[in-house]
Amino acid sequence: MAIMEFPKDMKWGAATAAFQIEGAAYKDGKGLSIWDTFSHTPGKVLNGDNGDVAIDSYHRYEEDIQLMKELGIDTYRFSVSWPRIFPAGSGEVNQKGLEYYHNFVDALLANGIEPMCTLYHWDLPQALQDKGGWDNRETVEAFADYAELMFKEFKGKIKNWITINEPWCVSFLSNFIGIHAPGNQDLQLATNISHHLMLAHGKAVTRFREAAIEGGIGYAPNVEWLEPFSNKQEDIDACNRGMGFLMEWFFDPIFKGSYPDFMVDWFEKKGVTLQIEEGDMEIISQPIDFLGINYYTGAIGRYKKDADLFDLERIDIGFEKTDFGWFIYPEGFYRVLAKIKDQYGSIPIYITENGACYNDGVENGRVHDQRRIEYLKQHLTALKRSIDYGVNIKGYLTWSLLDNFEWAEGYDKRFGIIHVDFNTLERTKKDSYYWYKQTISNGWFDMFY
Ligand SMILES: CCOCCOc1ccc(-c2cn(C[C@@H]3NC[C@@H](O)[C@H]3O)nn2)cc1
Repeated sequence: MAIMEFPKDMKWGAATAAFQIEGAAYKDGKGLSIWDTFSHTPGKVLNGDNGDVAIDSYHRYEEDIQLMKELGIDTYRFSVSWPRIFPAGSGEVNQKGLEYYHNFVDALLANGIEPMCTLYHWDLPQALQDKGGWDNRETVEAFADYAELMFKEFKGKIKNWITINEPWCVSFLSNFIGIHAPGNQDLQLATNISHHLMLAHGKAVTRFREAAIEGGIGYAPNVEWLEPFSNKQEDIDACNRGMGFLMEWFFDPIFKGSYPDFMVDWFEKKGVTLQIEEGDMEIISQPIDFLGINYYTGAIGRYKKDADLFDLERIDIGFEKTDFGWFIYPEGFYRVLAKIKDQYGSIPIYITENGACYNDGVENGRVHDQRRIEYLKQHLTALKRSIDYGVNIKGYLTWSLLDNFEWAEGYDKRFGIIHVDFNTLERTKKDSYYWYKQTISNGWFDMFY
């Protein structure tokens, strides 16, 4: 045997998000979110899919928690639907929403599973969007109020809190590229929103400290690795800009108290300016307890004028791809984690999302997703390399526990280690579930099995 072994104290887990799994979109007083609106807007989501039912975890969470318990995970990352708590985004609290999450969290704890709660995983209350959404600083205050209520309501039950999931997706993917809700295509707007998300994060951390909550708080940016095609400076610079879009732009404000000059300068060349108000950066840059990292893919990049916003072209040199069409690049996982350590020090890191889209179906009650097992082995090997490099890894949570609503791809893209029949909602453990269960139990895996 050639085993790949992990620290005995490393936490193992799995992740999901409210809008992607809950369903019950109009039940028990929940308000509309921008993803309810977006997914019901023709042409926005593949096959016209929406989150009305999703995989009905709102009603099936007890079954799902038994699957988690059998899996043997230490921690489960989920998100709270903000409009379930504040149907109008602020003001009146929906007690049935709080009751739902208390029952859910109590069931996790009763089964020995530590909850890791994401406060914002993209489902902004539509009522706030109607008043400008994240472009409006009132939304920032509303988020801080929502966060404070959740901290106090779940004091002693939830100890690990994540403020914002993938601020790059919330700002630029959703308001510049435009394929996610609310679907704007305006770089200045997206940049304003990116700053307001950082401010919202900082204000939530402030409320967390003021409430003296036991536990820790962080955020979960998504990152990718871009390897320069050559050692020509233009290729290196193009890759640094492409990576800076996800990393330095969303890391430097928090860890260094300022935006990266090379990105600010580039945005100014594109006619975009940052609207920072007095005191913003001090709020944003207060210390956090851990960093969540979401990693899926990377690419080889080179300079090409006007190929994209950063004069960056991603090229296909034959890397295998997942069923999402993303390159499989485990070396990039190690490289990006090493870069984070080199640039930002030894902040505790949880891998809050890593996984692959493979659409294998059920055959005789089984799902043979060997490609997902290989993806996980390769990326866990890269993770172990990063640990040996000194990266302060505290946990690994795979995306995702269950097949679910994959945003603009609807139900066409499966990331789960548990298969869900989207018609019958039947859950089927995939081969990767059994492999992950054994890996968690051992704390290692056999590289050649
Ligand atoms: C046409 C141009 O396209 C530009 C890139 O377009 C995308 C699309 C999608 C993603 C994307 C999807 N995911 C997985 C989710 N992470 C959070 C969780 O909710 C998962 O469902 N991460 N990143 C990135 C970039």
